[in-house]
Amino acid sequence: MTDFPFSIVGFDLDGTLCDTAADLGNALNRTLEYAGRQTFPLDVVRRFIGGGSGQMLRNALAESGGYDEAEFKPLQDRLFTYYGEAIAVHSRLYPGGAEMLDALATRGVTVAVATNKREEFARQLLDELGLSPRFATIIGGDTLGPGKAKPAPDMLEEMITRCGGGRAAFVGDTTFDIGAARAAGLPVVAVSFGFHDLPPPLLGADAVIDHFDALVPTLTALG
Ligand SMILES: O=C(O)COP(=O)(O)O
Ligand SMILES: [Mg+2]
Repeated sequence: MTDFPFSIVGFDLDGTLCDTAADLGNALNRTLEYAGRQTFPLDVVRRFIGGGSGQMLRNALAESGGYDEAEFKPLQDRLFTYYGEAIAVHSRLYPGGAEMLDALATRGVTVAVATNKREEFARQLLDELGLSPRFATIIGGDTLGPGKAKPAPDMLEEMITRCGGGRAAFVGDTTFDIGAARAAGLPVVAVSFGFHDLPPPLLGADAVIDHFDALVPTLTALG
């Protein structure tokens, strides 16, 4: 036992645990090229990420001339194929991530992932990076069915149940994460290095960290 105030810490994946923008961007741009659309630089792709990869494609199609549903579905299938082929070429934990996960493990904390990414991709990415065994559960944006992805509270409530109950906090990078944590009544820390859709101080988190070194002390202070 330690005096760390949380027994469960949940993490968003894209833009929080891992910088996945380059691999997501490559799959997206291959799809847009196939569709005869303009492609987007990484700093624009980052703004499209947060609501899941299907939503990322919708955002890109909307910004490159619009689309209709009949066009969307086959392009989404193509995006998923491209992404699954090259999901962990560039994607890595953000600096200090492994040490931070070790520090939480040392304190007996159960860690989990709650991502709007499709569960199969979250698992594939974490498997390819050798990280899956660290997490008690991995919940994706499609795991609980339509309408349950972040910012709804359901994924975080499910995470706590799967982790056996206890005091939980969440860590994320976008309004989807802060909204879900608020809806579930959890303290939430934002990471300033993510793909944030608002400037980090405006996300409404309880704290903002610039490096994973700061997570354990920040959560300790929030407790
Ligand atoms: O892939 C996305 O768009 C969102 O994924 P995240 O919830 O892990 O940020
Ligand atoms: Mg994210």
